[in-house]
Amino acid sequence: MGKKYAKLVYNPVSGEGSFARNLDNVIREFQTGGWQLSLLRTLPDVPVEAMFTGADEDKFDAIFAAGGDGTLHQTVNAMLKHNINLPLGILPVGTVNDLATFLGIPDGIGECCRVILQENLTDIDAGHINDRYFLNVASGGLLTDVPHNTPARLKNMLGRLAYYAKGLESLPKFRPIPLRVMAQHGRWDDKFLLFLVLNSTSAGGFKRLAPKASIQDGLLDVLLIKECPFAELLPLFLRILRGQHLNSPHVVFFQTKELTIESSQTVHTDLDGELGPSLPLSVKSMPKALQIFVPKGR
Ligand SMILES: Nc1ncnc2c1ncn2[C@@H]1O[C@H](COP(=O)(O)OP(=O)(O)OP(=O)(O)O)[C@@H](O)[C@H]1O
Repeated sequence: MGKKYAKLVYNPVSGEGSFARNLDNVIREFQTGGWQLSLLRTLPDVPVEAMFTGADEDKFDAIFAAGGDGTLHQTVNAMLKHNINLPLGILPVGTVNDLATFLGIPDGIGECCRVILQENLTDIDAGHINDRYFLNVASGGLLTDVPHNTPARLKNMLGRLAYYAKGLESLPKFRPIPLRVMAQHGRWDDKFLLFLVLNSTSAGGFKRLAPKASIQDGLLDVLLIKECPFAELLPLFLRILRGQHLNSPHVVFFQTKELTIESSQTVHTDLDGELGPSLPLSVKSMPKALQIFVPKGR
């Protein structure tokens, strides 16, 4: 078997730091399977795209990313910005691994290495937003700043419970935001609690947020949650958990290839768990922008 080379981008602190402790086992697993790894350890203040050159990565046969959705997001931004057209292997070792879960990639370290070693690839869409990219979700408004405001120490202690605790804390202070949303088949000008632009079905650990989404259809699934009385938030939340919210009077849902979102207020966004650009936004689907190693049968 000929040897293959992969650049492995890994976040030493994501999840509970378990990947870093297992690094030698991972290197051995890939070595045995014919892959030689070159390691790139992520840093808190330097995005992965600043550590890629484009020319260096072209020498590899694949890029692997080990971390949570944030590490994956940064790696994909690095690849798309530098025009690196290589397959991407995902080692989902974060607190929340929405995209990997959606793609059926297991979160056990040995198991996800073995998925990559099977070399079964599928094409997936990505999203383009202003001058950035996202894989899974772009969002703004209520609760969407929770990932950036949850201290890493709390996440490592409580896992995803830390996000719920931080989210509850922010609820009483939140005010609806005025948004103007323009898409292929409509225009909305109203006050909303939040907006979500999804590529897959799940975000923030909610598996059925966009139950009709496909990551291979060239479409973005958009949810706009309207201003509603506080007392109606819990029933809405329960409908979202069951994936029965698309026909709720509080929800606008549509699919589109592209859209713009503006506001008269300053609104920050979250892209795959990382801080994104502020409004205004110009968002487009990028059909089949990436090749991902997935379990056979996907
Ligand atoms: N060497 C490092 N030391 C401390 N923090 C780091 C380091 N490398 C990256 N980070 C931070 O980790 C964040 C990304 O974490 P990532 O999303 O991959 O894992 P997670 O937070 O455990 O998982 P999830 O996003 O799924 O909840 C980045 O925003 C980055 O600032």
